[in-house]
Amino acid sequence: MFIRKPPLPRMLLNNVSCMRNAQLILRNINASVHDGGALVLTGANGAGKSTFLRMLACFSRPSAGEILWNGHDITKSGVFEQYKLQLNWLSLKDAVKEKFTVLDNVQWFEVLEGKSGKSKAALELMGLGRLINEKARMLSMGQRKRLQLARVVALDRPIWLLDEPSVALDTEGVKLLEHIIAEHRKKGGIVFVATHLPIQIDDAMILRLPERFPRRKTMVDLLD
Ligand SMILES: Nc1ncnc2c1ncn2[C@@H]1O[C@H](COP(=O)(O)OP(=O)(O)OP(=O)(O)O)[C@@H](O)[C@H]1O
Repeated sequence: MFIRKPPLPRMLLNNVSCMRNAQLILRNINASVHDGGALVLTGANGAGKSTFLRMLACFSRPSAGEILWNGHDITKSGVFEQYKLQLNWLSLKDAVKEKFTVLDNVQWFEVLEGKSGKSKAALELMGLGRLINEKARMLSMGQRKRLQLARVVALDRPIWLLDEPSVALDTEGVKLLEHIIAEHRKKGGIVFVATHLPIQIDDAMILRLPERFPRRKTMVDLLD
C-alpha cells in the first residue's frame, strides 16, 4: 500500500533554547506550524515572548536546537536571506516617521520592498482612510498601532510576527486585527502572536511560556 508522507510543517522549532546576556530565557521549545496556522504565545512579564519572536525574526540565534523553515535552518546563509523576505515584524517600537504623512509612512515600506499600490486600501481597511494626508505626529497611540497593522497588510508577506499587536487598540481595532489575521490565514499565511490581552484566533495553538522568576508569596496570597 502506498502511504503518503505528511507534508513538512512550514515552520518547525526543534528543541530550541535561547540565551540572552548569559541567561537562559527559553528552554527546549518544540512547535510546528503549517500554512494557515497560528501560534499564540502567552506568559508572565519576562517569560520570553518577545525573545521567542526575536529569534524567529533572526534578531537572536538559538543557543541550542534549530528553527527550520521549509526544512532548512533559518540561520544558515542562503536560507537566512530567503527566509527574512517572508517576514512581517510588528513590535512595540512602531518606526512611525512623525514628519511623514500617514500614507507616506506605509508607502515608504512598500517602496523599500519594491512594491506599490496597496497602502491606501490597507489604511482604509484599518479605519485610517480619513487621515491619510495628515502628518503622523497627529495620530493617537491606537491610530499608530492601526498604521503599523496597515503596513503589515500592505506588505503582505507570508509570516507575521506580532508582538502585543492589540495594545492600545479599541474594541473595533481588536476586531479588525482579528479580521486581518483570519484573512491572512485563509490565504495560507502564518501568524505568531505574543500577547497578554485576549484575542480571538480560531484553532490557534497556545504556548504558555513558564514564568522565569516566580514571584514571592504576598499577604494577599496567604489570605486566599
Ligand atoms: N536586550 C536584552 N538583553 C538581555 N536580556 C534581555 C534583553 N531584553 C530582555 N531580556 C531578558 O529576557 C527576558 C525575557 O524578556 P522578553 O522581553 O522576551 O519577555 P516577555 O515575555 O516578552 O515580557 P513582557 O510580557 O514584559 O513583554 C527578560 O526577563 C529579560 O531579563
